[in-house]
Amino acid sequence: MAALDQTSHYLTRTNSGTLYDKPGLDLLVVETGLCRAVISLQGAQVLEFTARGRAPLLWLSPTTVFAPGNAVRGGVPLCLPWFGENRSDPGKPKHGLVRNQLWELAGSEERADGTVVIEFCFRHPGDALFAASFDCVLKIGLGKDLSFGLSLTNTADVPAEYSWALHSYFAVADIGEVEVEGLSGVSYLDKTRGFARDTLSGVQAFSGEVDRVFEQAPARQKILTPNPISAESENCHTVITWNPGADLAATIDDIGAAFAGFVCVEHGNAFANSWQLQAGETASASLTLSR
Ligand SMILES: O=P(O)(O)OC[C@H]1O[C@@H](O)[C@H](O)[C@@H](O)[C@@H]1O
Repeated sequence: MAALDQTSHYLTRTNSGTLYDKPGLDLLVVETGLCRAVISLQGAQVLEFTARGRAPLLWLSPTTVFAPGNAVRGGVPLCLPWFGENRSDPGKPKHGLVRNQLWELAGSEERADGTVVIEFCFRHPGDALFAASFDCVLKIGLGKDLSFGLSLTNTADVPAEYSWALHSYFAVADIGEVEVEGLSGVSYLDKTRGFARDTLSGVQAFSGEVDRVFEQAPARQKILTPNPISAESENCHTVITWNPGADLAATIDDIGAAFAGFVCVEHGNAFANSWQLQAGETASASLTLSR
């Protein structure tokens, strides 16, 4: 991976004021013969991805706020080092700490097939929010597909538990028509029923609020909507399916009536699949999304 070439023809530095008329966050735009993508340096969060000639892959809330420290609603936030509520202290922010903080842009390269890979790093020193120190590297591949390679090292001198997910918001025509294949027969925890355990039979549909954590999930899912979406992962054993439905969405400022335009199918390792990392141990996983 070469050091970042500030003048590379495929990468432009901009900000949310210029791009969305809402100042607050620094952004990168990548444009190649294969795709166009927008990435926020806060959270190393992909906000937009469109392969040439294809429909946009991701949903970005039209009412999201771009402010330092504020989670952007949409794209692919990375939730880490804990997923969802912090189980030992529910008073801590939901979904960990890396999505709300600035990442370091470590480098980029253009591969022979035209795919651009951007590498981001995040170093956590260990603090009151999360005691263990860790290093996180996220390589984002922007080609015909959108891919993520995550590598996490526990740099603390004691073992620590990490749970995480790439929390993808996919753009769909109508949530009421969406079906997710690839989870039939898999056991899940239903957050809408106090994490009651059940097993899905057939496809996952969304006729109202859905908030499910599938453990030991298979590596492939397909999201059926006009211009279907495929997800293929390696070493991501948890899949979370989420849409708030109309009633809950009406209480969430940056979703509201727009709830029907997205589905979250998230990939990572949480709950029973959380990573227990020894001092100095590194674990890795990857995810490829295409439409
Ligand atoms: O509003 P947040 O913190 O981004 O979380 C959105 C949703 O994220 C999902 O992953 C959770 O399963 C839901 O329970 C949660 O509501």
